Amino acid sequence: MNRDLTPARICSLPADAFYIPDFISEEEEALLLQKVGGAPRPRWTHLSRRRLQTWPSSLTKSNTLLDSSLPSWLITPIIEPRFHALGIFTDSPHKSPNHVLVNEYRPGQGIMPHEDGAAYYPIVATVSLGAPIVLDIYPKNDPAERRNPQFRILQERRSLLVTKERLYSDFLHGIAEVTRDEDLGAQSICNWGLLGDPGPFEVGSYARETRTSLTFRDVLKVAKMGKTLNFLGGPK
Ligand SMILES: O=C(O)CCC(=O)C(=O)O
Ligand SMILES: [Fe+2]
Repeated sequence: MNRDLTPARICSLPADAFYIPDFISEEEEALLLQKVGGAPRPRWTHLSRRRLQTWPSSLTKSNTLLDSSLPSWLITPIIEPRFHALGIFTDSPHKSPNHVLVNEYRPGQGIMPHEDGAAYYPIVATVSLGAPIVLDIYPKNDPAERRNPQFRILQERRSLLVTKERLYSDFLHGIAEVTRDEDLGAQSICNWGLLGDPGPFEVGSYARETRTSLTFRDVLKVAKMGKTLNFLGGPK
């Protein structure tokens, strides 16, 4: 599987991660940002260091997704045809993502080192919009190391990053709360050789601008609406 992803493999990482620059066009990026920005205000959850949209809905307390489809702007062209053509979710239970978190980070914002946990099949496919950002990868069982990431992945705008398996389960990931990503270069950025255009980063730093991520996932537990209706005493 994932034959077509092979050239995109980030070889210096211990387990599977893939990086594809220019995964979407500038027009597609503009349309996606318009859709995210045009979502009704209550769609946003305001967190202290970023804001978040959850599509099609938040998971229940037992990490269950109430079955409903993603909006079409999150399906075409990213999932269908591109993810399917690359076979990204072929091994996951629903063969396709059923849940998308949209995170928006202004300069100085980020996300603490964390793992995405057992609600999802261990694959995350992230499309970056608006501006580049560095994703830090930390060893999971070594709190002393957490101030120094073990790996750093530079995500250009319009790129795709796929992280899976051991990178998903044995490491933490986070985004530093900084106004400028520093220490950029071939030595410190593990996907440097895969960047679409390293030019803007060759000076070694890059000022943050608002960056939005679409993270596509497959939630393992899905409650079918039919069953929910039965449970509520609705028609069988
Ligand atoms: O914005 C990103 O690229 C990472 C987001 C993330 O880690 C999450 O939502 O769990
Ligand atoms: Fe995460």
